[in-house]
Amino acid sequence: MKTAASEKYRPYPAIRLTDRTWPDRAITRPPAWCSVDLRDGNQALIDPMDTPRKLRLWNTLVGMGFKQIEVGFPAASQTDYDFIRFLIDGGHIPDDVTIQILTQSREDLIRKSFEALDGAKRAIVHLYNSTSEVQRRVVFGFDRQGCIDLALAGTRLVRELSAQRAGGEVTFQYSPESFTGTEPDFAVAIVEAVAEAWGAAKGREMIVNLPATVEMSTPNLYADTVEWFCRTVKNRANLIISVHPHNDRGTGVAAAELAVMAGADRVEGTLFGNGERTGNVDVCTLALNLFTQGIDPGLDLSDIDSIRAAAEECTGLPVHPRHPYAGELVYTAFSGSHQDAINKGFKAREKANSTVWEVPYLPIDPADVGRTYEAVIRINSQSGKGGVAYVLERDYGLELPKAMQSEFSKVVQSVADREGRELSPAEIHAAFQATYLEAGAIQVVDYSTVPVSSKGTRALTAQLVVGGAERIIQGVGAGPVDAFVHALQKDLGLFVTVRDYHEHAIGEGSESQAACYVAIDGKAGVVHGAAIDASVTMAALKAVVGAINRRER
Ligand SMILES: CC(=O)SCCNC(=O)CCNC(=O)[C@H](O)C(C)(C)COP(=O)(O)OP(=O)(O)OC[C@H]1O[C@@H](n2cnc3c(N)ncnc32)[C@H](O)[C@@H]1OP(=O)(O)O
Ligand SMILES: CC(C)C(=O)C(=O)O
Repeated sequence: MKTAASEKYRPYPAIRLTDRTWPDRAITRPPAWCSVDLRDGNQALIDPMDTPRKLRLWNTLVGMGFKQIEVGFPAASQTDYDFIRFLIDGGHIPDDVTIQILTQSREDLIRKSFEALDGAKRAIVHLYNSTSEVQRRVVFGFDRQGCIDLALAGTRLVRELSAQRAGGEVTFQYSPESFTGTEPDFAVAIVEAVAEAWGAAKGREMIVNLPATVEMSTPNLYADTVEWFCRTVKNRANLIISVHPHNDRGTGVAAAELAVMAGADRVEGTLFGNGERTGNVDVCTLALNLFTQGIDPGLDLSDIDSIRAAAEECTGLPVHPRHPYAGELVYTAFSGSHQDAINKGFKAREKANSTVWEVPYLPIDPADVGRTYEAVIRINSQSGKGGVAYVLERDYGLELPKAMQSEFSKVVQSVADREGRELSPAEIHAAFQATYLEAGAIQVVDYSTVPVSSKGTRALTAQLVVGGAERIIQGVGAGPVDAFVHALQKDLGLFVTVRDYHEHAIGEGSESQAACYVAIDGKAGVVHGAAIDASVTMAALKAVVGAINRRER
């Protein structure tokens, strides 16, 4: 670095809370969620949303089950104002959903905000002013009392206008904005003054939002401050403590989780973390983190791809392919050992017939968020035999025996290395066909068998093409394969020792086919052959011949 960090930056002034209790608490139920996509998310976009885009996002949020949605800053922009009027006048707000609007503590803005809310059955009026030491000094040029006075002036006006409203309940929310840059004792003082001015009481609870407007510390320090605040503020029971983490240090999700452990009742955030600078906290990740701990998050994310599509189209911002739960690649393993473990995990789960999710490397069942298993294993040069076997079985019904998996995965690996890219299932299947199923110097055309003893001994006659010439060979053995091996030795002088044999059906009913895999002794180790045919015996004979052809090659 060209700059000496110690000269330019100061460590975050941590609050001294040695008897903190939050580390021992577990989250057992979801917080109240408030989406701020249409306000904080919107104000961070290159092109803020117009009404059709806002409506699409609104419908997505309502469909997911959000009960509180901050719909805009109506005094700031006509688009926000018009959208709020559109929602109210058009009857688009379900009875169980409360809209929230944001305003600064300025008389004209507060009055305009109330105008925007005219006719709404219920609303949260969210008032904020910056309380941080630096903003008081640099932006507003006032002392602590000046800051409190500004907050109180706004609170009193909100109280007055709420009382004048003809019907339509108002919940008041106050944010000491830039809370993370505010001395904790001052945050308590200003919130207590505001709560008193609002008349917060049992049945008239107000929301106190403690925003990490800029994330300035490790999440544990944010949690310490939230716990300290909850323990210190007067009449805590009359306050709904909300948090609004941003993600400047990349730990917004952790900060929100620890803050809930520390006493927060409510979380404000956005889908996939859109928002100012590095974004707001991602509510989808928070909700699915809860889900994977066995807790119903109270939000429906069972079709995460549609939610992602709506968010991407409305914001114009792509969701990263590695984004938790929602990214295109997050349910995909390319590396061999991961694929092997996933493959075994799926098989064990099927065998145990268990509902409990225990598949290695997959913290959530992709199906729970509407994703398929198709992309779980994809093949490139980092992949191993388990992954290749998984793809062949899943897409082509081929259950390669273990020894053959090792051999074939080397074939796939060399193709992937040569191509320097991912291989599709079709390309893997084509490599399988080219390796094992292509016609060689010997081909089986037909065969017949007859029993020669009551103990199962059979005589076999096979019609072959050998080096372009038709040949008939005959042999006797314990079964068709044994008889064929004897015939090959007797009539063609080919010595074949079958070391391994597997067969299985592909498909069901009259359309089904048989797949056979054999391993025979080669010059250096075993050589594998495989074949697929409508008849099991024919598949077995072809697999033996396939192995011989490969050995002779
Ligand atoms: C952390 C957050 O996300 S907070 C939300 C931020 N969102 C937005 O700002 C988006 C919408 N805002 C806007 O469109 C505009 O800022 C408006 C319409 C609200 C105000 O516009 P304008 O008055 O033209 O300009 P501007 O924002 O520069 O005003 C700054 C003035 O507001 C004052 N101010 C800023 N915040 C507040 C507040 N919460 N309460 C009272 N006054 C405030 C500033 O001190 C400054 O005062 P000054 O003019 O005496 O220096
Ligand atoms: C208005 C407040 C809550 C805000 O958006 C922030 O602090 O980031």
